[in-house]
Amino acid sequence: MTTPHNSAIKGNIAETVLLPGDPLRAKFIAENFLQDVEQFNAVRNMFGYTGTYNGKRVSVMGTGMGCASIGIYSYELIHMYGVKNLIRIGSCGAYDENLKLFDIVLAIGASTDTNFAYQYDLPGTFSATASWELLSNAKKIADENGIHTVVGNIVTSDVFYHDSPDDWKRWAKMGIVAAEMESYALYCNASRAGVNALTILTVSDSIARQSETTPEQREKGFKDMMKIALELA
Ligand SMILES: O=P(O)(O)O[C@H]1O[C@H](CO)[C@@H](O)[C@H]1O
Ligand SMILES: O=c1cc[nH]c(=O)[nH]1
Repeated sequence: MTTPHNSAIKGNIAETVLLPGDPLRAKFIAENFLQDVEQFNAVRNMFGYTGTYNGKRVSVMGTGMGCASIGIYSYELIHMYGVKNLIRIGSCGAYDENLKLFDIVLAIGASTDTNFAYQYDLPGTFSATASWELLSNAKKIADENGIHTVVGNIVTSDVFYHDSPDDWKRWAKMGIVAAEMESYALYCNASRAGVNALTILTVSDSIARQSETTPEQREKGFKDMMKIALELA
């Protein structure tokens, strides 16, 4: 069965999927790190590929930007394609001034300004958290490969260009280390379905330090993050 957004049929997609926001980052990973690659999706140019990494079957697919977009793709991967491990590999803006460009964050939790969890009609606020199994294994892989990582709480925002430029400082006061735009929805979908999710982020810019990487570096330059995710898969 295909979906309105994915032309794969069941079986085309591995149980573990790497999920960059940028579909061209997915293409780059497939072309440079996977063997025996088959493309399973190009609907809306949201490229998806399955191949092998060190003999393990793994898929990689773009999610687009924002909770609405990853909400659709991750829901379909879980419920229509049987995916069990969803590993987001994204870029983020650092709120913690100790984080430098290209540092890697393992998101133990995601706070949010989004309304994604309204659909569950909960009698309170949902704390979106990573799979402990994926998180602890990712940390171990990073340490064994000498890759510095920071485990921290992030914020998933609907907004990239904030009207109030200092809002980030209020999140930083709560210990939020970085911002991005998808993990809250990913963690919600995974928790609701009882599958595993983890977000790994590379610092693409620092709001605290006023520095940033180029678009090309964001597409192709985050190789340590890719290595952790591929080893984890
Ligand atoms: O690099 P990706 O994975 O797209 O992640 C970050 O980059 C985009 C904004 O530039 C948002 O999607 C944000 O979450
Ligand atoms: O500042 C940033 C950088 C990457 N992604 C975001 O959502 N925000």
